[in-house]
Amino acid sequence: MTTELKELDPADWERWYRCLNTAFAGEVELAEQRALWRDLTEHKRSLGAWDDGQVVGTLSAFSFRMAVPGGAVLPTAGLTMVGVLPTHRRRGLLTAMIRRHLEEVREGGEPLAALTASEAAIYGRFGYGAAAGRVRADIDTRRVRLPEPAGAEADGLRLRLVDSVAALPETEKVYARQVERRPGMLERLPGWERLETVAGGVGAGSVGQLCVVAERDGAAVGYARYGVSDADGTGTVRVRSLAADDGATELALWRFLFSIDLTSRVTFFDRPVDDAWQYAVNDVRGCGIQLRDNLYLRPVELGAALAARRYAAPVDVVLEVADPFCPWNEGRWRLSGDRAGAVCERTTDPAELALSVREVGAAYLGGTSLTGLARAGRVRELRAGALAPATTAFGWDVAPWLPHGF
Ligand SMILES: CC(=O)SCCNC(=O)CCNC(=O)[C@H](O)C(C)(C)COP(=O)(O)OP(=O)(O)OC[C@H]1O[C@@H](n2cnc3c(N)ncnc32)[C@H](O)[C@@H]1OP(=O)(O)O
Repeated sequence: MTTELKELDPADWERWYRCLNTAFAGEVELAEQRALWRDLTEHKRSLGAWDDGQVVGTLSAFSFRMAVPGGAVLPTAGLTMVGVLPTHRRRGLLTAMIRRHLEEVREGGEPLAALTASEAAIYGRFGYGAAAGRVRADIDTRRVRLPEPAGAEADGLRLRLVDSVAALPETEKVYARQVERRPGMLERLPGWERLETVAGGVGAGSVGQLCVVAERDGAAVGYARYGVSDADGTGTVRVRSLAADDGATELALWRFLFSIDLTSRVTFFDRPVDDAWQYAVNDVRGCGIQLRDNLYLRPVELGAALAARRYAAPVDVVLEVADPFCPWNEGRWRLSGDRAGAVCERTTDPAELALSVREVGAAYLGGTSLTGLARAGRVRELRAGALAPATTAFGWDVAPWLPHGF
């Protein structure tokens, strides 16, 4: 192949991005969205595959920091903007670009790599495991009700409609407080708060964003951003984001969204699988819930990644890990840890569980069961009795969730 991989020159961004759009079958996006992605592109982390003066392949990465179980926030390479022109597919271009990407991630000292996939079948071969799902819902609010708050839990809570952009300094503080509480959440990089307000942006569904802020004692303790379409009595409330410091505030915001005049539906497509509203509604079957894979995770420095999270129960287990794509991770690791800390080191002791790095990635944030993976033939228990305690330890109190696509 004569194709050459090169770092993206900012002057080439338009043609580079056009190649990406063409690979995605020419999907149309709003000018405001395009400008956002242009501004957020990290050129030094972007690759173009060039053939005879034409960009034929693209790949980029964002320098995220992701919360892991126990509250640590780890440098995480967010793989993004991957595309290969239809004329150049299935010749190994993606494989070559990802190989280079993961080597650079390792050199840069990021223990984790993450992505959201256009198709679920693409990235397992490169060691990315499905680590967190997302809930979509289409709720018939004429049928589905949220109960009124019991007792004094919502006392002192005031909801205020505010200008969505002007509210960002306040709402971003609320967002920041949520990050370490939920594995998979991303610290906000400069400029990424625009996702909250950009027209038709990631996680959108409607333009004309409205913002409601929940306050207690004059301070913001929660917010929701949403839009309303076809408000003719059967209109739809499209929720873009919702965050709250506590359950009472969270339910008060959902109650508000469920009861907007001239609407009869609430929709969203990206909420945590353990979101509280599902357990509070009177009729969960009227909520049109769909579960989908979302965040894919890959340990790039396996030992550092496993040592950085906390474990729900004490664990002491020897893992035999296969990682043909990043062979520096291959081999036997002893993982010992609990809720206070963890150590993960190479060992020559007999292995107790055998799995590939993809299964470690899937289980890493606590959202995928090692026992479930074992029943699917993807984890092998080499010492009887090793699997159950490891499964419990890898779990976590809060389901992992990626707050937005990228
Ligand atoms: C993180 C993100 O950005 S997700 C976005 C991914 N991009 C898209 O979906 C845009 C449309 N698709 C494309 O641009 C291309 O088809 C890509 C990027 C998905 C694949 O690029 P290619 O250069 O063809 O991949 P490459 O030739 O390296 O294939 C590697 C392997 O993956 C397999 N593969 C590639 N694409 C797919 C797919 N869509 N579904 C299943 N398997 C696939 C290939 O068959 C090959 O398998 P093999 O190793 O067993 O032979």
